[in-house]
Amino acid sequence: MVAIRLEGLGARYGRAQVFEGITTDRLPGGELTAVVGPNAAGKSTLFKRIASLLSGPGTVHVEDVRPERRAVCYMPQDTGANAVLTVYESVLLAAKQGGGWRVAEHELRAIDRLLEDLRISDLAFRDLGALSGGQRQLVAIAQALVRRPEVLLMDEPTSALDLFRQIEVLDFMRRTAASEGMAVLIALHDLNHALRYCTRTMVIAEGRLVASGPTDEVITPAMLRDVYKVAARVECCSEGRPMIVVDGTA
Ligand SMILES: Nc1ncnc2c1ncn2[C@@H]1O[C@H](COP(=O)(O)OP(=O)(O)OP(=O)(O)O)[C@@H](O)[C@H]1O
Repeated sequence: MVAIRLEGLGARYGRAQVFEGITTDRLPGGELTAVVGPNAAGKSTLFKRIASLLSGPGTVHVEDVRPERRAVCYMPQDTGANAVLTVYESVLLAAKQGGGWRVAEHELRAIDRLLEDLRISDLAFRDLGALSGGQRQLVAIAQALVRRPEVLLMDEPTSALDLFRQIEVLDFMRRTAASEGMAVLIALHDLNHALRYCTRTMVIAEGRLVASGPTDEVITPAMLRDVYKVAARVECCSEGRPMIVVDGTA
């Protein structure tokens, strides 16, 4: 199964350094890893650096990529829709990106299934430009998944979704990561989502990786105080799941 490992990764825009020296253990396929940190910490920049959209020091190791699979796919935070395409056309284009233009029956069936799984089949023949922000975000998830990457980098994929859809999508991503053996890194602001869905969590702050490991060991009152400047507790809900209770600013 695929695994991704970062070694001494750094990034800068011009003379402004965003982060340096980011090194991780192996992040294995089949699991979700949360990438968290305050605004402007560098989460999107880290994803761009991993996807080689930015150059910089350090190495991204992606091991055991299956020959027929794409190694890394980046789903950006901003899912603008300038192209005059229907939802179905846009997902089909994403599937064929970088490959031949012949379309096999099984590829069309895979797109149908994906739209059904994300419950957006009813949008298939709507123009992208006529969708709501949340609908566009669901289409962007379909465009990313149809490429069947080994490593998927999702930049705040649920930021425009209502509560029901957030839970539905993160549940779906967890199941898909497990069934496809895909390593999924998700930038999140909702740390309760990280606690609930992500096996591991990486915390970026002040230009470096300040914590990385099993989510329940990383998301602690001390981290919330030091990184997010909030006084908070991690308590178990009535169903035994950990959740964050924020008391105020630290
Ligand atoms: N294209 C760019 N040119 C110059 N600086 C940039 C560019 N993109 C981002 N930055 C800067 O790099 C830093 C990190 O930005 P980044 O978008 O990676 O943070 P983030 O953790 O994803 O933030 P947020 O949680 O607010 O989305 C910020 O200071 C930002 O202003």
